[in-house]
Amino acid sequence: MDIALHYAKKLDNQDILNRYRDEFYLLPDIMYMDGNSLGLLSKRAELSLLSILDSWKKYGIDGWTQGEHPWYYFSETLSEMCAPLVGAMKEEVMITGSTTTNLHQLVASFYRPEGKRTKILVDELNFPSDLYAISSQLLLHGYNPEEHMKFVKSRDGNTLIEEDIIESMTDDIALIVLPSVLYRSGQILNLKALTKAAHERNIIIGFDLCHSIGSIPHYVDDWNVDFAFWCNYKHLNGGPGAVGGLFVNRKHFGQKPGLAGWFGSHKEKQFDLETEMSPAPDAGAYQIGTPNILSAAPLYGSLQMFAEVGIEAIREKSLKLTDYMMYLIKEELRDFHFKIANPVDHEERGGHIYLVHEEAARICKALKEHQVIPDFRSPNGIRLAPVALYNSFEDVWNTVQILKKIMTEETYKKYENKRDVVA
Ligand SMILES: Cc1ncc(COP(=O)(O)O)c(C=O)c1O
Ligand SMILES: Nc1c(O)cccc1C(=O)C[C@H](N)C(=O)O
Repeated sequence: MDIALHYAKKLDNQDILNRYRDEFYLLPDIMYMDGNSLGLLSKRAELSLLSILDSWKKYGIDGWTQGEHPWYYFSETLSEMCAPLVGAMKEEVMITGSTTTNLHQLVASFYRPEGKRTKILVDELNFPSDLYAISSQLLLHGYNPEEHMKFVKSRDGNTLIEEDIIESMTDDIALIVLPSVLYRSGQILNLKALTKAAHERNIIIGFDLCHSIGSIPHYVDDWNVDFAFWCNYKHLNGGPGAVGGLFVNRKHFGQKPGLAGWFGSHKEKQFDLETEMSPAPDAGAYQIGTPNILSAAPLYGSLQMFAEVGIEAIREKSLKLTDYMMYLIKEELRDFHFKIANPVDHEERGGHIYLVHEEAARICKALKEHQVIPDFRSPNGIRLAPVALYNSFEDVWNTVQILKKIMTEETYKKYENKRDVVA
């Protein structure tokens, strides 16, 4: 590798995904490094949203069965497109709800405390919404979360050790919920090994795929994962608040979902409107109410690109981008006390870089003023996500140069070292 700009340009020339940049509305003159929080709008996503609006305009209520994407089958259409990204059959995937509501649904369905097995195993680094949801589910069961939510602790504050997780799978655990990729450090957990260990101990296990979906391949069927859930607005570019997704392993089909609603019905029975529900035979049963069609619409266009490119090619470029970024950070920022706190090994590194620095909050503010969009994660982290479909190696080069300038000129000292409202 080389620190010169011409090397970044050479990498861009060799990049087979470079042409996808034109598919997106890139922010002019901005290095957008936040696609792991909210992915950018693509032209195809915009078109699919417009097409759905057009059906509403032309058909009114009949848009459920007419138009380019009849709404009544739209969730199933998207689920089929998403299934290869999780490594599951189309029947096992459902595009529905949100990350947090899907987690509620799955805990309501798979948490079956019995005898001494009453606890839910989580980790202290997971995104707090998951912990809040699980805690409230324990309360609904009449359990005190302080006693019944067991935390795997991090030794370094950024990552988890597989043996520590497995050691915590004791015989009082009824359910395990862990992330696939940690939202701060970007560490990938070994889903296959953790699922095997959980099953050897007769524990049901599910994963939050928010930070891995659309960024790294998954093989949840081969790994025999029980369930998973995710959002579609980060790497999958579905738009703010896009409808989320869930996976239920087919071995659990037939079991009653914890939270029922009429959209979980068998599609041919739903409009019989009977008092007794006839659930869908597959993951469709985990839907609750009317799908948010307008918040699902952009996903159609976006997922077309993932089908075209393939998740393996995306992962390959993503690793090249983060390898290059780490190289430049080491070369160019060595005097400025940044700690690269994401794992370095490819097997353990997700789609973003995580820099720890005492002044992280105000460095992020300075970056934003200087055409780089990172995000700050409390207490002292800077996340930088160069995304395979729309970021270039030149974006990475520019980002590191701007960071170097901010540090050299100490521009960041103009700001208060405190987070803004969102990041
Ligand atoms: C890992 C993880 N889990 C859960 C959530 C919450 O998702 P939502 O607000 O879509 O329910 C997020 C992000 O907001 C996340 O990153
Ligand atoms: N869901 C978000 C939102 O509604 C506003 C701003 C950011 C988000 C995020 O997704 C944050 C993200 N889960 C994270 O990993 O930090």
